[in-house]
Amino acid sequence: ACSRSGSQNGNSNASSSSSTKTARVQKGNSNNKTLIVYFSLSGTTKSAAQYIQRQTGADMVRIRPTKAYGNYDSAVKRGERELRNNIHPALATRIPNFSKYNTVLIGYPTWWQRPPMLIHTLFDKYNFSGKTVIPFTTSMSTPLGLSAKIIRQLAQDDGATYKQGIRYDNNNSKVRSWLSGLGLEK
Ligand SMILES: Cc1cc2nc3c(=O)[nH]c(=O)nc-3n(C[C@H](O)[C@H](O)[C@H](O)COP(=O)(O)O)c2cc1C
Repeated sequence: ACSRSGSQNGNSNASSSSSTKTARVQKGNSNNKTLIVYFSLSGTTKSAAQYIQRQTGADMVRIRPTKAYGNYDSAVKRGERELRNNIHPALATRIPNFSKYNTVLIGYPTWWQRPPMLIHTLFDKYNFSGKTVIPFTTSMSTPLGLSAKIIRQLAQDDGATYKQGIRYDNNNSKVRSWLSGLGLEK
């Protein structure tokens, strides 16, 4: 995949030294106070995010690291190093109007039973204070509980309210009842 693709709106002049790009927010059609932010290496979490967007009508944005993880093997190598050394990889995506959302659903693939370190960067860069944070993940088998503890901590450290998330496993009726329990179903 081409990590350089994406929207080029905004000030993309040649002398710009920053590789941060303002993301194109995929506008939801009925819930402009809720934002779905997700990271996905191989597309599974992207599908989950897209399903959640259809059910909620929320806005949605995909975040990417400045340097792409590449294939599975290179992601494993680099991800392991980031985890071991508590590296928060640079975020290429600038999320517009972040402050207008009161609920943020954060989606990620589970890596070593945790959120990828890029999610830590997200909390470094954005102020979640006063917002409600709700995680969702995809994984081969690891349940949400382990990685969600970290999201909960990040949220609380930032002054946000944490609400129970879900591990998306294509069980759409489970997802719908979770969303309706949160009051987010459109
Ligand atoms: C670096 C790395 C670490 C992973 N660690 C776990 C894990 O601890 N538990 C698990 O069930 N799956 C693990 N997986 C599998 C992914 O969580 C799973 O394939 C996920 O759905 C991928 O989502 P994506 O396509 O959005 O990247 C790992 C995958 C990668 C690349």
